[in-house]
Amino acid sequence: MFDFVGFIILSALGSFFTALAASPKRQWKLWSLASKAVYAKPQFFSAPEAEPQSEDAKLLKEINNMADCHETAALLADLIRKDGAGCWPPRAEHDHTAWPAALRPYREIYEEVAPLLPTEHASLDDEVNKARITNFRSRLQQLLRERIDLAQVEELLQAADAGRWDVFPRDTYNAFYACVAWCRHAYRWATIPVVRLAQLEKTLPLPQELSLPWGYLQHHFGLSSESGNNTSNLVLNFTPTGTYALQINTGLPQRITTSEEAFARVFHEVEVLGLPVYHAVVSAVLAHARGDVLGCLVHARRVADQLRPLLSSYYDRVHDARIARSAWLSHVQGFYAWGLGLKEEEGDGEGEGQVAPGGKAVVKFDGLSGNQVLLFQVLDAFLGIEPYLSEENLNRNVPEKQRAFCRAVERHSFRSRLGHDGVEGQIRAELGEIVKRLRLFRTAHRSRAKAYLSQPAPERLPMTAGKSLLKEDMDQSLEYLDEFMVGRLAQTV
Ligand code: HEM
Repeated sequence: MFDFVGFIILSALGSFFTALAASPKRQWKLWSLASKAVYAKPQFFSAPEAEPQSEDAKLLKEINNMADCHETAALLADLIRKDGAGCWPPRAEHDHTAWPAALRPYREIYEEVAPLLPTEHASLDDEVNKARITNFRSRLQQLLRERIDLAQVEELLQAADAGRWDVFPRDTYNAFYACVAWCRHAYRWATIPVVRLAQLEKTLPLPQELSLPWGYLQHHFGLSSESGNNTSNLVLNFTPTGTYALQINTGLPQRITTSEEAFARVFHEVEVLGLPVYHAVVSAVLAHARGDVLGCLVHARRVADQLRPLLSSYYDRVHDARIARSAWLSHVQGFYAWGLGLKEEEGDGEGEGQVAPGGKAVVKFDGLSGNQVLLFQVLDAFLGIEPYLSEENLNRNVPEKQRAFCRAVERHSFRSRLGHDGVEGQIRAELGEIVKRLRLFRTAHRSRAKAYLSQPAPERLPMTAGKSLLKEDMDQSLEYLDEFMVGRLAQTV
């Protein structure tokens, strides 16, 4: 009896292992990525093929599969696995009850100070604004001093640096980055709408509880700016289920709060819809490298096709009905600016560094801009169009792994090497279609941006978040900004 049962069991096990050994290598990889990237815990005994899989999960697996085959795929997989915490857009765990105890007060402090930051109508009186700024900063500083145990926070950040993602999971790390970035911008402006008095500040010492973690976080993401960036303040400002996490205009009328959220959502959604584009870009590059022109054509067409819904996310949201012009400049844009210097040792400050009294150079950092959005940098690189941002600005504001991915796509851009006939001619035409869609976006963006920036904001000086203080009057400032946009349009060929 035992022999017979044993025989049955052994035969079943034998056929199981034979089937496993005979299965293509790809299946193994899919399995391992599913456990790494998609599920919280490895599920070695459930066959992923038997479970319903989202489109994104499939794309993530395929990107991981391609990682061994091409450096663009390897760098994209690395970006997703590490900075994305296994997902794209990057996953941020904003439920602070799941954070390590030492970090939770940051989120609680956000909740406490957020309602004190905005006001519906800004005062034009410097004295009134000075009092608001001082009160807000004092309150935030006091809460940080009272509730944060900086030594414990540093221990956690050091653990993450040492790769201890078990004690400080990457999705928590991402949400913490967003939370500290929010607190820093709140401290920097101290009242929303942003007012002239704060704009004129040249340097501002930040509380230690905000500067110490920032050093670690920025080092981790490979960035040098004192300001937040598109990733820290916008893309990471959503929960895994897509809820907007950290608000600027808590308690103000709906016209303002919905405009703020709709604006942030464009940046998040661009990355949601960006994943299939990155997948198609990497697939096209890989197919080209293998001499598979037909495959390359299919993937280039996918990039072009996917741009339509993606850019619609911008066209459908960036207009007055969704993002009220009357709210955006005063209540949304200012928060994302920075425009402050950091004192550095003499000689360290390159470029615009001015020598401050005491022989120190001051380097001015700008804040966020759409020009930091990964998608547009990838598309430009794929098409062989030179980067929009200078190396210095890239290093300050675009995370290192995003930069590395873009540089690899740029290195492998094949557009200039394509022939004009046959399948290569067809690929060329598809890339031409991408150029056409990008030109359309840049043309629309130019006029929409102007409409938003031309709104009255008497409480402040002309400024964009990405370029800080501008010329004295708005007309001259708009002309100056238009030059960047016209210049980029001319390069988009
Ligand atoms: C009302 C909202 C917006 C305004 C007023 C605005 C304004 C500007 C301005 C003035 C520039 C040129 C100066 C600079 O580089 O910073 C710029 C560049 C740029 N913006 Fe925006 N922006 C807005 C929203 C967006 C959104 C939602 C996106 C994309 C999701 C975006 C993507 C870009 C890109 C990619 C650039 C770099 C130039 C280019 O590639 O064409 N912007 N924006």
